[in-house]
Amino acid sequence: MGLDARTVMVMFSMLAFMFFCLFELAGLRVGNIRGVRQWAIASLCMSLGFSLAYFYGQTTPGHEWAAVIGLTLFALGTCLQLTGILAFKKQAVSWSILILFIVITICQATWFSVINPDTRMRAIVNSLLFFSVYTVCARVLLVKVEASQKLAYWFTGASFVALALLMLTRAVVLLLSPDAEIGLHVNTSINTLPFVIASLLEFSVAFGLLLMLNHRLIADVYQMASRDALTGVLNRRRIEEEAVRLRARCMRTGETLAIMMIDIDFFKSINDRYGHPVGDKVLCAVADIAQKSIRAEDYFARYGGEEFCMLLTSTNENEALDLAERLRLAFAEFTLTVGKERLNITVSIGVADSSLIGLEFSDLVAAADKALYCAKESGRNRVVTYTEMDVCSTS
Ligand SMILES: Nc1nc2c(ncn2[C@@H]2O[C@H](COP(=O)(O)OP(=O)(O)OP(=O)(O)O)[C@@H](O)[C@H]2O)c(=O)[nH]1
Repeated sequence: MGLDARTVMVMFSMLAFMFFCLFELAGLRVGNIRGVRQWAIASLCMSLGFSLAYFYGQTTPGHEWAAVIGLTLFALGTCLQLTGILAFKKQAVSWSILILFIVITICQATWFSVINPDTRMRAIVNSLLFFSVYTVCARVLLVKVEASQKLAYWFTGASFVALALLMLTRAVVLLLSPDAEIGLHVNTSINTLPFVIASLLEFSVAFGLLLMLNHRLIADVYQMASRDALTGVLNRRRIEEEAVRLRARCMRTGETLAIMMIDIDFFKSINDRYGHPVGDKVLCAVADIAQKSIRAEDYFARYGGEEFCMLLTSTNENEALDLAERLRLAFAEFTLTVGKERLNITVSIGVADSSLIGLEFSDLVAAADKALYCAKESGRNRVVTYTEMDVCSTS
């Protein structure tokens, strides 16, 4: 191989420094996403570690300490990559294990570089130590991954798997190689090839971490754009999107889609009497109770003001009526304590399904809204279905 190990180290050191700058810049705009700063410092440690390793094997006195400090910085950088990933995934960090890893790295590097120099053993032990950390990084990335970010996690995890395998292979090859081929700066393929591949894989890891950040930001923006800021349930925009998807599904399968429009009774008087903050609490409580009552395949959203909308898949009007009645009773039983007063609320609910109206969302909303209006006109705190609206004087 034409490349010499020192040149590869300089290249890797510069590359790692560029990643440090990149992560620092990326970290400026990530809000409350954690871990990016640690990836930046990890890249800086690796950059410095490789610059120091460059001096090992030179004739300058104390050059062997360059290997010890360089390796320690590289181990610190790898640990910071791991803690950054854990922080990014909001998982706890086991500091004692990481400190132990760094202490073992320092001890073995000092022993095999300064006290009892043995390049082969140092390289084998290092390879095995880094194999273990890379394996842990891969495991953290490949287990329990949010569906929306799978691709980025798998890409980064696969890069760590490749790094771990590289380290394991290196340890085995070093064990079997003749003495003449071993040495940090000996230009044999045992040295240069793993350094070149490791540099490329570290590049791939950095790319993967940035991809994870990118996917997380997109997921957060999508979450913000599809949720109601006050109650946290879906917003009108998102339920309209889901309705288009459900329409296509129901047309294909022939399922019936039911809709429920829920409106809090005399909500204005709650605001007027207790103030807007209490009104907000009522909205949150209503959203919470309704959200908990639906199945995973149903959708519940704040449609606007104090009106909520529920889409129930594979459900007809009668089945939706049963759920609506249970909900109405649950709301009537709910009490909010405001100072010394106990505040009770009631809701009116309009129900419709697609068998009479069709699957167009705007038509379903209009039908359920008519039924809701009828429920309000008939005295509130009641459920009215679209088909029984003839009981309503104003229908
Ligand atoms: N606290 C709070 N109030 C809101 C919010 N959005 C809308 N409102 C209030 O909701 C009230 C809706 O009042 P109306 O449409 O008259 O309805 P209502 O008083 O519930 O009367 P009925 O629906 O006929 O029983 C208005 O006073 C709005 O200011 C919100 O996010 N927070």
